[in-house]
Amino acid sequence: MQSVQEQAPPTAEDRDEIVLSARDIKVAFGDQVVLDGLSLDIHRGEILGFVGASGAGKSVLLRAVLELVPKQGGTIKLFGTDVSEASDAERLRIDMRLGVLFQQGALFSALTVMENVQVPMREYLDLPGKLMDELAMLKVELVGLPPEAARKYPSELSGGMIKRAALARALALDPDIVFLDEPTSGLDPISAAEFDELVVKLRDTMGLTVYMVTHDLDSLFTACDRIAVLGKKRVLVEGTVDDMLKSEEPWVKAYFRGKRARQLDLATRAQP
Ligand SMILES: Nc1ncnc2c1ncn2[C@@H]1O[C@H](COP(=O)(O)OP(=O)(O)OP(=O)(O)O)[C@@H](O)[C@H]1O
Repeated sequence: MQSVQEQAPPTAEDRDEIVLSARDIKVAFGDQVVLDGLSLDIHRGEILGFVGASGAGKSVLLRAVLELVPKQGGTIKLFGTDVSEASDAERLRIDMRLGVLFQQGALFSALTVMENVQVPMREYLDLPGKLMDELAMLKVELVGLPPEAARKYPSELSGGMIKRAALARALALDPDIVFLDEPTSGLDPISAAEFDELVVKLRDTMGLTVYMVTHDLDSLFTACDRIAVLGKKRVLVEGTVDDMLKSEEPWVKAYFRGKRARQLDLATRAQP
């Protein structure tokens, strides 16, 4: 397994590599069609922010990418391999290159932080206990938690620490891409900003690719390289923050130039 220290930051050429490619995705639950004709690419080393109205289907897309819900149509390729056609061995190799932080952190409450971080290691790797302890401590340190946090249970941690611990677990196998589902929800603005800084630092130092579902305008403006907006069951608009600020699509306009955005003094960026 490659250690964090050995990984290089992404070069311009790396960024040409498409890590995740979704084409013409359709997902329905009975009569309710949630996604239809959705296409999206994520490049290596990019932080993509994924937004959309509540209930639009952001989590459903994430679950479809991870094959946790079935899709009725379309193709999802991870690292160039069509996940539906991958052999068990290919699927295992792909799974080992993914890290996921679900909403609410979803740590196991009966396990300490260190044991939580070791869950993916136990599932996918066969390592001696001492080495797993050392690797888990490296992850704890990497996400900015104090060493003593490793022995604590989730109930003994603050909301910000839980998010960091969940991120440490998502990074347990040194993934190439992490999927973060509303990572800063429930955090105070300072903790949220620190979390965003951490994500950018990990991208810069490890070359991590980040897919971040978020409602947090601060995260979108400060951490994300590109934003994709989910609406009408597909990706309605995608581009940079400046593209969002220029968009005349009603939902995008209301979201990025509405009252909340004005309070953050972001809408001034929309002026030519
Ligand atoms: N397993 C499921 N079975 C049936 N319907 C589902 C299932 N999962 C999601 N849905 C429905 O799909 C729609 C999209 O849900 P989803 O959780 O993806 O929204 P979202 O965009 O992530 O919303 P939010 O921003 O509020 O988290 C909702 O109408 C939801 O009820």
